[in-house]
Amino acid sequence: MIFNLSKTNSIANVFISELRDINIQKDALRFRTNLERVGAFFAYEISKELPYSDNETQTPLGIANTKQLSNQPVLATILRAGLPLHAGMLSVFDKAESTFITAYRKTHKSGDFVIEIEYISTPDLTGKTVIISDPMLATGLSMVLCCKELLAKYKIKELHIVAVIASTEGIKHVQANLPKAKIWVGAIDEEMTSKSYIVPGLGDAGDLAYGVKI
Ligand SMILES: O=P(O)(O)OC[C@H]1O[C@H](OP(=O)(O)OP(=O)(O)O)[C@H](O)[C@@H]1O
Ligand SMILES: O=c1cc[nH]c(=O)[nH]1
Ligand SMILES: [Mg+2]
Repeated sequence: MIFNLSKTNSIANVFISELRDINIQKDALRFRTNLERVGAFFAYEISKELPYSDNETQTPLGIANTKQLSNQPVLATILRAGLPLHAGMLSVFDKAESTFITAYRKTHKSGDFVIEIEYISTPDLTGKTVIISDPMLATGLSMVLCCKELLAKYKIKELHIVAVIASTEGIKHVQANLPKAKIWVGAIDEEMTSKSYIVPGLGDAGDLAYGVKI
């Protein structure tokens, strides 16, 4: 299953256009805030797929029939660029626990790169709905490696993958390796550069949010 925000007209697409805009990107605070806002929209869309139980809530004037999430999801993200997206999702799923993973592209002199995972900090994910977010799904190598690490350690009940901008290749890589995962994207771009940057994409999300990495 792929859900694509850009298929429906909404303000979310305006925030994504700002994330892509080379002039608006100069404002790193706005870049991070737009990632947070898009994260909140993804959380809202995903919330429609989760199970709820009936509840009764005491108001000052009586008892209202209300709904509660049956289970809290766990929100996972990939550092660095995932942090603002995760913060936005956490503002909606505000009782969720979090998983943090460091994954980065280690580039060789030849220009080839491998994905390195150095650190995973997580609660127990057994039986949990896990929502993992990262702004960019380029080759899909980082996302698939991170998910496989988590799936190897825990029997996860349901996996949702969130990316603001995905490449067609990245989506195919995820579908081939994680066929049961539900994929949520803001937009899908067809091309990538020879260094596996999405075109038109938005550039380097981590650098735009937090400064150019040396
Ligand atoms: O789909 P892939 O080809 O694996 O590329 C996507 C990854 O690249 C970016 O992170 P990056 O490695 O630039 O690290 P950063 O977040 O520290 O900038 C992005 O946030 C993803 O994690
Ligand atoms: O286009 C891309 C690819 C990887 N990482 C990014 O930040 N952007
Ligand atoms: Mg990254």
